[in-house]
Parts: sequence; C-alpha cells; structure tokens
Amino acid sequence: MLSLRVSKTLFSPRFSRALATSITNKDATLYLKTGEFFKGQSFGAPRSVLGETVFSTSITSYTESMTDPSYRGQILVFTTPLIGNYGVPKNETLIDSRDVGVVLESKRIQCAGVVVADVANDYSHHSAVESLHSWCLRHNIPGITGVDTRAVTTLLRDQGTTLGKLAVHPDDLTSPVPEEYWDPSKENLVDQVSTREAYVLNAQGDVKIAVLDFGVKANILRSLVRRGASVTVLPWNFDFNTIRDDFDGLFLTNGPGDPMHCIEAAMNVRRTLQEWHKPIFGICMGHQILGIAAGLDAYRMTFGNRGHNQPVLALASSGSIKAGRVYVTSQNHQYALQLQNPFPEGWEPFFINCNDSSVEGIKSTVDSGRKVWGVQFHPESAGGPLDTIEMFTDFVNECRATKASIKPDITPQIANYQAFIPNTRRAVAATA
Ligand SMILES: NC(=O)CC[C@H](N)C(=O)O
Repeated sequence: MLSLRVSKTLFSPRFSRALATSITNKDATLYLKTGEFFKGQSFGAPRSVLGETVFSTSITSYTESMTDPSYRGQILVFTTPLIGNYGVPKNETLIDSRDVGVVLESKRIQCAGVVVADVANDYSHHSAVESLHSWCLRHNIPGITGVDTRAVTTLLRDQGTTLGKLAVHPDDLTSPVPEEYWDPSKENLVDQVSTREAYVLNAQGDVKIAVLDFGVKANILRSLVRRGASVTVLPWNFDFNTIRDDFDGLFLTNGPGDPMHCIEAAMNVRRTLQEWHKPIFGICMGHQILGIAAGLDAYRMTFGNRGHNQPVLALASSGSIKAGRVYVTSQNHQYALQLQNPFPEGWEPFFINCNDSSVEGIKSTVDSGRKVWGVQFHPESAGGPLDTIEMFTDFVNECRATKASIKPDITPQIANYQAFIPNTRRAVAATA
C-alpha cells in the first residue's frame, strides 16, 4: 500500500517534467593544451569557451558547484556520470532580514563550461523548474555530453590541471593553436566576482561581523546570519583596519584563482592580526590570505582538490572540533598553504588532508591568546557533508564572548564605512 502511494507520487506529472527546450545535439570537442581531445555533443549555449580544465568528484550538487564563484574561469568536468537528473531549482527566495536572496551559491553560473558523460534529458525533483540544458542556455554557458570523463580525469590527475577549450561546431573542427588558450590563473578573478559596494545583512544581529568578499558563496553568509550575526560585506580590497573597532569579528571568504593576486588584502590582514585582537575566521581563499598574512607561503597544487568527499584529520581541538577525529569535507581549490616547520610564532597546523597530507587548516595557538582559524575546506558545505558546520557556531559565539568582555567605551567609527555603504541593505547578497 505504502509503496504504491510512493510510486504514484514519484511519477505524477508534478514531480516528473519533460525537457522544455530540447538539447541542440551539435558536435562539440573538449581540447586540452597538452594535445588530447574528446568528442561529444553540445548542450546549453552553442558557443565555444576557453578556461582551466578541472575535475570534481562530487556526486550531487552540480547546481551549487556551478554557481560557486570559486569556479570562475574553469571548465568543470564531473566524474559522476549522470548529471542533470534532478534539474535546477528557481534560484530566488523572498529576502527576509535573515537570508541572502538566492537558493544556490550566487545569482549566476560561474564556471566557464561543463563536461559530463551523460546529461539527463528528463529531470525529476519537487523544486526543479528547468533542465540543466535550459539553465545553461539561459546563462550562455556551454556543456558537452558523451565524453569519457574517466579518461579526462585520469589525464588531469596525472598531468595536472590543464588549459582547455570547449569547442562547439563549427569551431570544433580544428584544434586550437597553443597561443589561443586562456590562462585564468594569470588574472585577478577575485576582482571580477567580489562585491563592488558594501552591504549589510541582518542589521539587527547582536554581534557585528565584517566579511571581506573574495567571491563569497551564499551559504557562508547564510551560515553567519542564521546564527544571529549582523553581517557587513565589504569589497575584497577594502582596508578593514579603517573601521575595525566597530566590529566583533572578521570573516575572510572563499574566492577564485591565485591568492597572490590578492596580496594587497593579505597585507591589510597582516596589520589587522598585529593590531586587533578579536576573532577571525577564513575559508578556502580566506584561509590562504590569512596564512600569507601570518607568514606562510601558498603554492599551486597539481590538480587541486574538488569534491565533497575529502577526509581531513584534526590535529588540534578547538570549539566543536576534536583533535584526532577525521571529518569528511567539501572542497574546491587549486592552491594550498605550504607546510612549514616551524610554523610562524603564535600559529599551528589545525587540519591535514588524509589523502595528500596538504595543509587543511591553521589556527592561532592557545598560548597566543588569539581566536583565529583558517580552513581550506568548506564547513558551509553546499554541497557536501556538514561534519564541520558547527565551526560557524564556534566563531559567532567567540565574537559574542569577545564583545561581552570589552567595555563599550570605543568611539564608533561608523562614519568611515557609512560613506562606503550607499544602500545599507542591498537587495541580494552573493551578487558575484
Ligand atoms: N574555493 C576557494 O576559495 C578557492 C581558493 C583558491 N582560489 C584556490 O583555487 O585554491
């Protein structure tokens, strides 16, 4: 009886929708600068794009990955063979004072293109409003299907992230000359995705957190405002030191590309670390900026880590994190901090990757008296496991504790940043 009801629901027209716009089926080819090529059929926008070819081992959440600003400039290869089967949801929510206005990680598709083994023609999900093909078409992003993504992944794993061209007919007939390839890592991609103007979310929150936006994922902002914080989002190169006394904590976000393009931000954070003793938390690009500010070096990994199944070992305890435990994490990065012995004074490694031993986190030592953490992985998930989501609770609670311990005799520097905020509450966060 029960199973009959379930299957009726699953196959009712409300839950299973046919493709509104059928895929173009033009010939397409993925060319790699190293000379290999893979033939398939085009879906989404019938146009050619250049970028860095990277692979992700995520099994779900193609919609969240594709709207993550950290994928800017990248041709994203999914190792999971069937992509698109649960369609794409409407990417808008009513903005209330505690949410950020989007369902996915930003308003637009951020990656340059997608490569899949088998794009789903039909989709089925209660929140889906369109197919992967029609979403890509609307956003002018090309995809290629029918590719042996295992072969592409094996190549990228062995030779490293490789420049590529997703070429759609008739562009796919000849292989590009080496000079044609575009290397996004040479550009400051952060400047392309960071907010241009400051904005505030949940202004009535009881603790004030400043967020330096290197290309923020919406779920980071959501994770802060849902814990009661008032969040002021600032452009990546805004010097927080000019307004810092008015805040209880500083957050450094994820973002695309080489962190050395943001050395200006790292130098500002260096001064903050030296002169301001309140909690600081950095994720991914934010963790790399924090590490550079603390005196560590960043390097480019061979193929990076992208997926939702990366195990990390905690080397120290802090808040909800227990030393000796392995946490499964969501990741998307090409760069990492160098493991250095000894670590800069006042700092210690926090997490290490169980697969490749890369640095997955740093923290201020207990002796330093500071509350500063950086993690290479994404505790906010979206997509991926929520093993480390309570790090946001730890951070916001530390901001509260710091606020409670400081006598309110500081002259607010509100004038400085109000001039910088033309509209205190922008309609939609994650505008990247
Ligand atoms: N997700 C991120 O913040 C990515 C960080 C950095 N751009 C890298 O690729 O390493």
